[in-house]
Amino acid sequence: MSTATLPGAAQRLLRGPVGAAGGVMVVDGLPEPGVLGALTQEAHSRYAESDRQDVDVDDGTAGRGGTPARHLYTSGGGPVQDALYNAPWLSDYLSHLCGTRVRPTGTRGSYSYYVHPGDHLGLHLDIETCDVTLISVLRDDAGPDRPSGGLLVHAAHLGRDLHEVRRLGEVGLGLVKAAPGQSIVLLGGLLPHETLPVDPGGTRIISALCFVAG
Ligand SMILES: O=C(O)CCC(=O)C(=O)O
Ligand SMILES: [Fe+2]
Repeated sequence: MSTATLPGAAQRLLRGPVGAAGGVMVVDGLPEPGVLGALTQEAHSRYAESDRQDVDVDDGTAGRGGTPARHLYTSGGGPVQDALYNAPWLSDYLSHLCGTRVRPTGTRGSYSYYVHPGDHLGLHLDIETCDVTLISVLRDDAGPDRPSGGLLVHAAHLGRDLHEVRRLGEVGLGLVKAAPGQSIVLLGGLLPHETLPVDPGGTRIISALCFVAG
């Protein structure tokens, strides 16, 4: 599959600053300290109602969505995350970084909890409503120097499907680690990615927000 066949919004994303940087960028100071604290509190309080996701083997999907292998807990967001998600400045900021207009998909965001040793999220492309995914790290007990819970991006396969990634194997990988107070801006529908298994005691909690490109 050539990237020349991708739709216009995808082409614009690839040509924007995040696309030019390889499809992923770590930004500092987002969320700002007060919001980070409130989001972390909300994530902890939503954990009681989270769902366990246990999938040992993926369904072999080539494109976006599908059923990636995974072991983790997820929950819906809450009012603190909703306020961040719907803040016009956030869409403006991400639009600027991505080089094309993006907006919230309209649904709520979510929290993900990698808690047990080995919890991870396997290779995938994000669902159709997540052209741009904002992953804010709220907690990472493993710390910044360990691969535990890191985002592994298949940079050599930006704009390509997962069949190619599986066929060509582990080439052109990049490991992205962000700390609490930082966020990962990811072209989640274009850059194949996975979350590495967490170490024992390496609990990692993120806020995930999905944006569509116009
Ligand atoms: O854990 C992460 O950093 C990424 C999570 C992710 O890719 C997703 O939720 O789709
Ligand atoms: Fe993802």
